[in-house]
Amino acid sequence: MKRNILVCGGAGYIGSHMVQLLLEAGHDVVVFDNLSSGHVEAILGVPLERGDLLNPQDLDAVFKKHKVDAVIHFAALIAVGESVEKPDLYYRNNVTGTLNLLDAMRKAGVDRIVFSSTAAVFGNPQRDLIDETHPLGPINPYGWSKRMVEQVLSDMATAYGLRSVALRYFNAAGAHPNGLIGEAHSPETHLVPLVLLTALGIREKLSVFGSDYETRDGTCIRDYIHVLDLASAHLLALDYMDTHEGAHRFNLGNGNGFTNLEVIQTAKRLTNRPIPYDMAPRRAGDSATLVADSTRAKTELGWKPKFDALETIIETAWRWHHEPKYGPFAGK
Ligand SMILES: NC(=O)c1ccc[n+]([C@@H]2O[C@H](COP(=O)([O-])OP(=O)(O)OC[C@H]3O[C@@H](n4cnc5c(N)ncnc54)[C@H](O)[C@@H]3O)[C@@H](O)[C@H]2O)c1
Ligand SMILES: O=c1ccn([C@@H]2O[C@H](COP(=O)(O)OP(=O)(O)O[C@H]3O[C@H](CO)[C@H](O)[C@H](O)[C@H]3O)[C@@H](O)[C@H]2O)c(=O)[nH]1
Repeated sequence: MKRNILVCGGAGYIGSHMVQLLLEAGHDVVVFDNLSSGHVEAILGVPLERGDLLNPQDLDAVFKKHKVDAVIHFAALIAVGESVEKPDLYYRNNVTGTLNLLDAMRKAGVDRIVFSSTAAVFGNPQRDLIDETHPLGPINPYGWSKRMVEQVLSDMATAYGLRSVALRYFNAAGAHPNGLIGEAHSPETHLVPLVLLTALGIREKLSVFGSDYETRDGTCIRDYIHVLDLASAHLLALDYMDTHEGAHRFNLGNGNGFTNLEVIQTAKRLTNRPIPYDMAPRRAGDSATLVADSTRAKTELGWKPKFDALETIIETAWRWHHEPKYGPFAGK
């Protein structure tokens, strides 16, 4: 079924891949973004409404101008470390901003939203694989901001009949295989792009944060998930809300954890370049291990990741970083 989708944060890394997939699936798309970290070049030819979640009038104007069947909401501040230093900034943008969006949706009679949540809602895990029954316990303001929005969505389902799907991504990485869009954060804080920027010599050296975690080599373990596999889960979530009332939550990862050193070794092999690194102190707010059990997304949504090997994820990211079309390193 063809839908009219408003993508908040659609000019960002994951949002721009979502926009591409929505267009390929035949949907009509409008992007709402303040371009604080997004790139207009990532959504060329797509209608962009430039505005801020913190300005309710910007949101009202979008819903007045466009017919919207459902919202996919990526817009947020995303750096765990920064959220520890500036919690107010994170709560305002991620929680107040989302409340403004939900108010505008309600005024406009739009009752469906897919929300970008995160593995950070779990904090320090109590089991090797994290499914949806795992207790919630964020350990940084970023994770708390997402946890709070998940609660708001549940309460608004009860109060107003809002339908929602919160997708908890583990570590998003990789890029569209066409090489035209990819991750272009500035500053970059994520491991995979930093490793590749080091392979390119754009960064002199990588610092590995923490070598004394209780893991097989002392460095943190993460579950990397390809950005297009994340996007495909959102398409399925739109269908799911047709037949399911209420607020739903799904964990999205590949179920395989890799240590930070294993990521560096894999990238070294694939790029055939040296990747110098040193061991540095732990970064505030990091969990030792975060690996998903995504059985529920597979059985209930029918989700089937296509780019699940770490090699494929890093290869597609490498294609992009080697020749980025926009962002801080384009043309360098
Ligand atoms: N990247 C990951 O590994 C990861 C993991 C888990 C969850 N997430 C979540 O996925 C979502 C997208 O992440 P991303 O990596 O694409 O981030 P991103 O920074 O590339 O994209 C976020 C987009 O939202 C926009 N934005 C931010 N605040 C806004 C505001 N107040 N008003 C309007 N637009 C605003 C930015 O300009 C940007 O285009 C975020 O909600 C993030 O928390 C990301
Ligand atoms: O220069 C660096 C950067 C990162 N790391 C390490 O690499 C691992 C992964 O870090 P990322 O910053 O790439 O990703 P996070 O796991 O911190 O966070 C990501 O996943 C989270 C969910 O767990 C959030 O959703 C968040 O938005 C998203 O950035 C961590 O152990 C981190 O300490 C380094 O060693 N050196």
